[in-house]
Amino acid sequence: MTALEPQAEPTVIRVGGDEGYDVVVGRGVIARIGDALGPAVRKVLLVHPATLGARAAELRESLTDRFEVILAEIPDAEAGKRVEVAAFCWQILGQADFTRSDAVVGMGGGAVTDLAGFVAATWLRGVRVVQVPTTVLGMVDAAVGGKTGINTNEGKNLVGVFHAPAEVICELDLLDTLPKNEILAGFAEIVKAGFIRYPEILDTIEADPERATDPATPEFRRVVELAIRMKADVVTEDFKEAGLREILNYGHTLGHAVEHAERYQWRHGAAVAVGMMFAAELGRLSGRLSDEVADRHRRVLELLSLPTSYPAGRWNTLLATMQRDKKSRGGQLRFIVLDDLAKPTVMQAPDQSMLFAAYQEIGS
Ligand SMILES: NC(=O)c1ccc[n+]([C@@H]2O[C@H](COP(=O)([O-])OP(=O)(O)OC[C@H]3O[C@@H](n4cnc5c(N)ncnc54)[C@H](O)[C@@H]3O)[C@@H](O)[C@H]2O)c1
Ligand SMILES: O=C(O)C(=O)C[C@@H](O)[C@H](O)[C@H](O)COP(=O)(O)O
Ligand SMILES: [Zn+2]
Repeated sequence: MTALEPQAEPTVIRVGGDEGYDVVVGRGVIARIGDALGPAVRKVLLVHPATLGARAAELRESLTDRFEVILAEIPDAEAGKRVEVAAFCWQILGQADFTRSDAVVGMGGGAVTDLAGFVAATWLRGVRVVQVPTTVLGMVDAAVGGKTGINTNEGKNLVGVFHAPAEVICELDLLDTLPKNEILAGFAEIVKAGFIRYPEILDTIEADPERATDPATPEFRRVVELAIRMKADVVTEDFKEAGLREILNYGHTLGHAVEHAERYQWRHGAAVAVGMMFAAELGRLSGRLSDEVADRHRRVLELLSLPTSYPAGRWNTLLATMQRDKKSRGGQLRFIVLDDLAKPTVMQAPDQSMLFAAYQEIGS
């Protein structure tokens, strides 16, 4: 079978390391969830947003012969990534006497899997979590790497824990109800994977963006799986972000500051798209990155209708928020930039004037 023939079989991508686990991609793979939870689990907290209420109820129904399943509906999107929401889940777990051999399931987009993972990581200092991402972004990135977290008033993901899931189940049928703008937002992280590791992703999007972003096509499945593979390989090597894993933050230093400035009304993927434009300009201005690769960022992101600029007057606000980025060391900013396609590297403490100049290049 060639890579771009329709694929009926599930794909299993292994994340290695001390607590290795599988990421399973396909249609019908949700049926694996009972086995993924495992024989020791009796009680399951199924965390989901209102948009997936019917799907969560169906899933509970399918599991009731083996488990006692409690549904926890949480606020949608970033409103769910708050300590009050984690406390709401902890309360349910406490009142239902969840023990260390019980489990949490996160069913939703990246916001839900981040929160559910965080609840699982903190309940009794860590219980099993199975992630069921229901957005493209969740499947290719958020649910994959065991990074969990919540936001605080000061910034994005400032509180969190590394906690490996027992399994990640990417049920492609769940994407049937996902709006096109959410599919495109998820593609920002797929484009990230294209620039930092697999340029084939960029070629596929440029060749036919409609087919690449249509969950029914083999092209879609191919780019999704490449992005998952990239993340799985990086996480296998550096689960706790001692070094290599920082490359997954390409576009995120400015991107997270944009999300914060926009009070989380921008999609994460949209903010990361602007952040990658900024990182590309930093690469170009510092003489590392060719015009060709820098310009390719705009071309690919525009094909996906993702934003490539941000209001020029917001620099001071963004700079202040970026100081709290997790890659900062001793008050010095660090950015992931490219030396070339698939050659990410860290730029240490760039000159303020270069940062400002790069921002002017993407200013609207
Ligand atoms: N932990 C990580 O490594 C990691 C990686 C990337 C992103 N993230 C986080 O993920 C979050 C973004 O995730 P996201 O883009 O999935 O956003 P999201 O979780 O906010 O979901 C986007 C929207 O899609 C809706 N939705 C989800 N699944 C649906 C479906 N199947 N059908 C219809 N509607 C559906 C949700 O209700 C929501 O309104 C951010 O908080 C970001 O910080 C984390
Ligand atoms: O998995 C990682 O590592 C990433 O950086 C992936 C990012 O896409 C993701 O948005 C992550 O949540 C950002 O992490 P943070 O440590 O900068 O909060
Ligand atoms: Zn991200």
